[in-house]
Amino acid sequence: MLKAAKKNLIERTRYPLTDSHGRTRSTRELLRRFVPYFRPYLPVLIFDLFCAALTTICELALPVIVRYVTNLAQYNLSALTVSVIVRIGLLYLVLRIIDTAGAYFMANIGHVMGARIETDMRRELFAHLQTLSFRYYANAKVGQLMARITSDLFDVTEFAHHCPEEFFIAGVKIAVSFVILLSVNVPLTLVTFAVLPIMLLCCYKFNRRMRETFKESRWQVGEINAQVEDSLLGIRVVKSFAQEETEQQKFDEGNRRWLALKKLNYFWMGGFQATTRGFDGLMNLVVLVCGSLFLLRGAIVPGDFVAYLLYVQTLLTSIRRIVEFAEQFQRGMTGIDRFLEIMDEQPDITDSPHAIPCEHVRGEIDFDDVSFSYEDDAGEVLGHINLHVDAGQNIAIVGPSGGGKTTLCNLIPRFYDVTSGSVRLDGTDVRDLQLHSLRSHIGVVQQDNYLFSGTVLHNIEYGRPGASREDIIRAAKLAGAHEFISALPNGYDTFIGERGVKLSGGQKQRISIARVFLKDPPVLILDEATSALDNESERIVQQSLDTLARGRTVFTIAHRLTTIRGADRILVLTADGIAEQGTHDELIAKGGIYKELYSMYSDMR
Ligand SMILES: Nc1ncnc2c1ncn2[C@@H]1O[C@H](COP(=O)(O)OP(=O)(O)OP(=O)(O)O)[C@@H](O)[C@H]1O
Repeated sequence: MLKAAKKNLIERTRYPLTDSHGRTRSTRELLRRFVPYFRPYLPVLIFDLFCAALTTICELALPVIVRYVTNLAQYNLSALTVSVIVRIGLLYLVLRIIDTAGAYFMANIGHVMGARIETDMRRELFAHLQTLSFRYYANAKVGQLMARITSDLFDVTEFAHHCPEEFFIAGVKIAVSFVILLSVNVPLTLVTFAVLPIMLLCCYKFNRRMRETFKESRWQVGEINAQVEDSLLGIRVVKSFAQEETEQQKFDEGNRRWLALKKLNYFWMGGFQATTRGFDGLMNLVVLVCGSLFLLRGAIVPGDFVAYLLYVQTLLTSIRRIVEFAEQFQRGMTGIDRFLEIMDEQPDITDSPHAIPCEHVRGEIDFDDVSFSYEDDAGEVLGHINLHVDAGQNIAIVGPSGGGKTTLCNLIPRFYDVTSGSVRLDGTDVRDLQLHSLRSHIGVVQQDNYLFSGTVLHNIEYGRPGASREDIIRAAKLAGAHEFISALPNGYDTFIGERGVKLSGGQKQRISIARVFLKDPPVLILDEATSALDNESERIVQQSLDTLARGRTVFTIAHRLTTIRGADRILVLTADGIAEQGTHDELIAKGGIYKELYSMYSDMR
């Protein structure tokens, strides 16, 4: 019946319950890996549990007092004087004050501890994301990553705070109630507790289902994030193609899928809660009927029976709290699982143990028998490339689209590592150089450079964080950007909008070039840096690039072949490797692929 109901509830899409390596993590593993995050806050945790213990003792005291008063009233009424009642009242008042203070500290410091753990995990996750390579990001969805770093970790906070407390309180209450119940009446206790194992088994089964559906709905939240991000970042394309409705439909579909998953989730949760409530009622029924029979036979006195009923309620309340906590527990487990999924991704581009910093870089580059493929099972993009570039040489790379020009250049700053062979900078394999040091000696200007949401100043400063305003202005002047920046409403302090949306293509490109001027690297990669610009902007940006290129080793990838005519050497890269190389005049004279490309380009203009 459950299966049929489940089928009716959702047209299901399977979501990856395993990580990218096909691994699943058991609850035990998740807890084992989460516990160390409590370590820095051990004193706080101990104090939190101490407060939990105090509140538990205060709660457990009531049935004892009721039992004492009832038995006194039945068997020794003369001893129940006003002063005894006042003392009992005062004792209970003190207990309640302690309970209130304990509850306050639990709610306050406990939550702060949870938030601190969330902060630590978020910092660790962000730091780890920074270490992951292009290869990882080529397959990842930013929206999914955002969901993990925000909402998933929020669930972990709640879990971090409530989990130890809830289990501690419930554990103590269940154990103490059990012992007290045994001390009151052994046969009745054994009958009552016979229901418990069946109840626990049901809880376990439901819990597994809940965890699966939680993970699926979390994944779907990530998908919605990714879709929103995609639609909003591409809002110009959406509007220019009048595709608002299509985007809305895509969003609605994702949203509906989330609802369906949530329904399934609550289906299991509802079943779980109803079942435990049913067992709860069953236990009460057993106590009521069996206890009344015991009373009838004189096997239990009324005071003990009342205390017994109260302790059974305490016990059931604890079980109910654990049940209610199950949802939070599963959400926390899902958050930890999704956190670990990323933390377990090993960065594939790292410093080797013997890596050295780059010193006095001249900019000589060698490709020694370099082959490269993006995936193990995919074909080679580059095969057996050999190339020597002297320091300060200006190399242009041309060739058919998809021939591997960008890929070749990406191997120099180790955005990817070679599959075989080696790339060397001043004679040292780039894999033997410290990654940070290597990349700080290489500047890259692409067709579409990312500008951060912030001021012009902040964006140029990215080239050398901490640079003085004077240095930033000097870099902007060299990039031919100073004039238009000065004309902006707030000059260098103008906010340029997300991804520089308030600037023209040429202006954005000149800010990116200023950034590289500030960085001042000896090796430069210009990857179709002017391709997206109109003729006038191209002319201005090209001037900036020519200034930037002076005295550096430069790799220029260009489709506009006029821009590379003056290069020291032109490489024609095809799927078969470097097909031709030489100066513009040599290659034209040769009458090969370059001449063909050049004629085609000249005809198009
Ligand atoms: N991240 C990636 N993962 C898998 N394959 C990729 C990746 N990036 C590029 N490729 C593939 O590698 C090949 C070479 O791409 P690359 O971008 O280096 O070519 P290109 O010569 O620079 O092309 P274009 O002139 O069009 O920019 C292409 O077939 C491309 O599909």
